[in-house]
Amino acid sequence: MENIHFAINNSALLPKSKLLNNILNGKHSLEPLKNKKGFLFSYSVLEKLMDNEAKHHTKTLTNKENRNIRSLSSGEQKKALLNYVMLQNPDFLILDSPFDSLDATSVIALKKRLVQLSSKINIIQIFNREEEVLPIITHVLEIENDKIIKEILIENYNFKIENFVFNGEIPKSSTAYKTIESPLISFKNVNVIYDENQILNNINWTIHQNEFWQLIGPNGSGKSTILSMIYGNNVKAYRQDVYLFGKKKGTGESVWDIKRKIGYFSPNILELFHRKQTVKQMVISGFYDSVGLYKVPSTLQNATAENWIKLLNLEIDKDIAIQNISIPKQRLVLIARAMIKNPPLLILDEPLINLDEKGTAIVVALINKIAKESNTTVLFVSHRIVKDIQPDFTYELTPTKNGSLGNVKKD
Ligand SMILES: Nc1ncnc2c1ncn2[C@@H]1O[C@H](COP(=O)(O)OP(=O)(O)OP(=O)(O)O)[C@@H](O)[C@H]1O
Repeated sequence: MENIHFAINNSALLPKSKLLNNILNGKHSLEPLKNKKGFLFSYSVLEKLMDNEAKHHTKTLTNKENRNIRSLSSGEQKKALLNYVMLQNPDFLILDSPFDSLDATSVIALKKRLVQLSSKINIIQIFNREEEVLPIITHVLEIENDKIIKEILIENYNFKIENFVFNGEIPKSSTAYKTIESPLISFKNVNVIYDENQILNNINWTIHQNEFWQLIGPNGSGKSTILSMIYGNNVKAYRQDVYLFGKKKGTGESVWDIKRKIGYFSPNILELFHRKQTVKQMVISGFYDSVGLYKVPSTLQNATAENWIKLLNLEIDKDIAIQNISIPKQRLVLIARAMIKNPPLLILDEPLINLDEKGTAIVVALINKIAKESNTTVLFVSHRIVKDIQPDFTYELTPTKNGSLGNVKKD
């Protein structure tokens, strides 16, 4: 039979969808997949295998290499997962957002490999953006209430984007910092070497108050390493010329003092956190730098949270558990949480991963609005170029065999 391959728009799946499991367990109406063995290729499967490797000191994914799977770049990890999955001899694969967190070169390599495999097996691809859809896809599955209701020929499927309107201006916080030491961040001739591999080569970068920066670079170029030197406790930052809020890192201010001045967003924040919290509690928790609310907020804090909720048109969702709202809405809530105290610096670490076109457009619009209407310095980090983001400057990392070089571009 001519191979039939399906795609599902991620935004059509419920937050706790069982559909993919049902398909894997044969509970579906898809004729070409009847009585066939499927396998899931997803970030959660990768996480589980990596956890098992760490717990049992095994090498399921990387038996030919000595390096720990966690220290590989996202592209290398996905390649290792695909090899592992294909060893199970599946008849079909469900690819859950396979290109998320991959840079352009890794996307091309993975796409090519998947297209090759599609001549032997059927594919179901969960996609976020039209540009990701594999050229071999023949049908888009329409989903309602976690069930497949229709198979639409790809040429008849409508990929449309709607506009989103914010309801007001970025709310001001009563706790906003009055004096902010300048420059906010300064790296002078910073070098990072891991296991004899040079990762960063002579990084020089200064960020001043009120600037909007984009940090961009392919997988493995050192973006997370730079962030961990600013926000985290990366020991590589000590004994080097890294200055945060006017002070040399490691000379006085604790990591907590530094974190208090930074609003931090990463899509993984929710994964670290299991208790149910409502949208509103999550927004307010940003005042306490906690993920979730454990204190009674003041009237003023409550009012500021209400202003954010109104701005984001989330009034009807405010008492719902954050796990039960859509992924784009979760991103808006977590960005509001990071921004609620109007911190001097807002770090947005890959806020667009796993979003469809509409979700990307909304989150990009919020980021541009924060940069324009607040005094907060925004540092937006991404492995891919995002066309509508409007930074003042871009810091680009370009890998070389002697570590990544940094280059400032005025946008
Ligand atoms: N603790 C570590 N030990 C050894 N190597 C490491 C360690 N942490 C990072 N690396 C290596 O440093 C390089 C840069 O990694 P980093 O995670 O900073 O890149 P990135 O640009 O954030 O990548 P991605 O877009 O894939 O998240 C990679 O080659 C990675 O394998």
